[in-house]
Amino acid sequence: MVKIVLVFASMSGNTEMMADAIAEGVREVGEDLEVIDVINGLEASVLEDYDGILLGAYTWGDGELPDDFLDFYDEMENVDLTGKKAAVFGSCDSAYPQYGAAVDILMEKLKERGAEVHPHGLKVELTPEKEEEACRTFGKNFVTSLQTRIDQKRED
Ligand SMILES: Cc1cc2nc3c(=O)[nH]c(=O)nc-3n(C[C@H](O)[C@H](O)[C@H](O)COP(=O)(O)O)c2cc1C
Repeated sequence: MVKIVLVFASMSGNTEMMADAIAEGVREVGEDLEVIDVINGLEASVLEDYDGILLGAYTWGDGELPDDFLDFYDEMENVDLTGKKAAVFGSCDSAYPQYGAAVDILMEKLKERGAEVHPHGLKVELTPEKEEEACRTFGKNFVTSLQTRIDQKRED
């Protein structure tokens, strides 16, 4: 059993719907995960307790992270994520020039802290209603790549 955490921010519910569908995908392939709304004020150091990290955020302002994510993001500076696998997702709006920039910002930070980050963040235009299957698949594929990585480490 691998330990997976999903931390998200959502103002109007779109990223939360993505989080729910991704969590469903993770559970469909037999892994459990903890789903935490960043608004509950958890500290970024908790990320060190998990093998797999999923972060979700909508984009705010002019291509910025949501305010709710800022403290967590700043705390990530002091967290060592070497050996962790991570992926990022978020609801976005193509009416804005910086499409889904929060996803890119979080991917960069995870890489900087040593995590192996899935090269493609999952960006969904506004509501994920029609893309719930893509979200579930994202969750399932994340588990598969995480299990492969852990099996490889065991063999080394
Ligand atoms: C003031 C404001 C600024 C926004 N800026 C961006 C942006 O720069 N890039 C983007 O892709 N979406 C931007 N959005 C769109 C939101 O990310 C989008 O509405 C998203 O679906 C909200 O997700 P949520 O339902 O999880 O809160 C902005 C929305 C608002 C209200």
